[in-house]
Amino acid sequence: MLTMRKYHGLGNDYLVLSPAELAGPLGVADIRLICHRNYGVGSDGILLGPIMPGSEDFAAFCAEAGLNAADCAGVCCALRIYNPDGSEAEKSGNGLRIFSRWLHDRSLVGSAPFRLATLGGVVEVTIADPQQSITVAMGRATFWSDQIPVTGPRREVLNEELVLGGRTLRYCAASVGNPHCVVLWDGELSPAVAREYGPQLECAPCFPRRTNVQFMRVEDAHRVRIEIWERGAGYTLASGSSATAVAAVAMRLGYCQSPVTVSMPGGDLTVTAAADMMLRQTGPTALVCECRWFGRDGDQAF
Ligand SMILES: N[C@@H](CCC[C@H](N)C(=O)O)C(=O)O
Repeated sequence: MLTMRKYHGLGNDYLVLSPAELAGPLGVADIRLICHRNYGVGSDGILLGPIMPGSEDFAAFCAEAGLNAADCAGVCCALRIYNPDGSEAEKSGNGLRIFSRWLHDRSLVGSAPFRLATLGGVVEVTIADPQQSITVAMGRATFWSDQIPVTGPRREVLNEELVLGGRTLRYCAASVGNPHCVVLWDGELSPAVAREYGPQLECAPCFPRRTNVQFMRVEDAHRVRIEIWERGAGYTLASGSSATAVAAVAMRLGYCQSPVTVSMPGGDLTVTAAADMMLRQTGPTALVCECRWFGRDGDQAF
């Protein structure tokens, strides 16, 4: 039996699961079942942590993430981030706020800034108010094709075109630790837009590791609106790494200046860019419930 807590950030919900609770490895089938909204608990993903410094798992995690001892100096712990399809994500903005809130709820961190290791790099977190205001320094955005990755000659992927279903889409690609494709959308924004084009872009051959997809409308110099299709999760109400990537694109193209408020169906996130281009996202978290998982009950397929 596993005890886990469910939280959400602007309607983007995650289950936090401690490795200490697990009897064995968490397999793809387990993740899919736990996240399933009919056959499982239901969530946009699983956060597996804390993975504590000094443990074998932490050493293996750092090797996989390409983090050396200097990168990890002073790191509080690491976490793994799973999508509902069982794939593993390098980073998640809402996931990092939620995991930080979980650490805070257990008195493992306080109001002093602390660092967390992800497969997409080390981030710094500051909790001003666990419910209303958690800030994550997400890192710097890159638009370079080999770092996202996007196929083809090495270039910054800005204002490129892709034809889908007879419609020409203009997009930029970025990585903030995980990959994003930001479509510059001039028409009416709706969930239907994300549901129609999102799945095709997520798996387009030019994104060898698939991609998260956002459809962006610029409202003014400090506000954009987006609809989101997440890699491995599908349509979601909010996404912190998406908001960060979108703000980076809007600033890079000269449409916006810091701070940028990113409006999503689930609510707003504020993204700032410092002089050194460090991107920080600030937003809320909410505790939903604690539940006990009894594992597979019979041979249910879905
Ligand atoms: N919801 C997240 C993003 C989660 C990971 C993403 N689906 C991926 O595969 O990269 C967020 O808040 O950033």
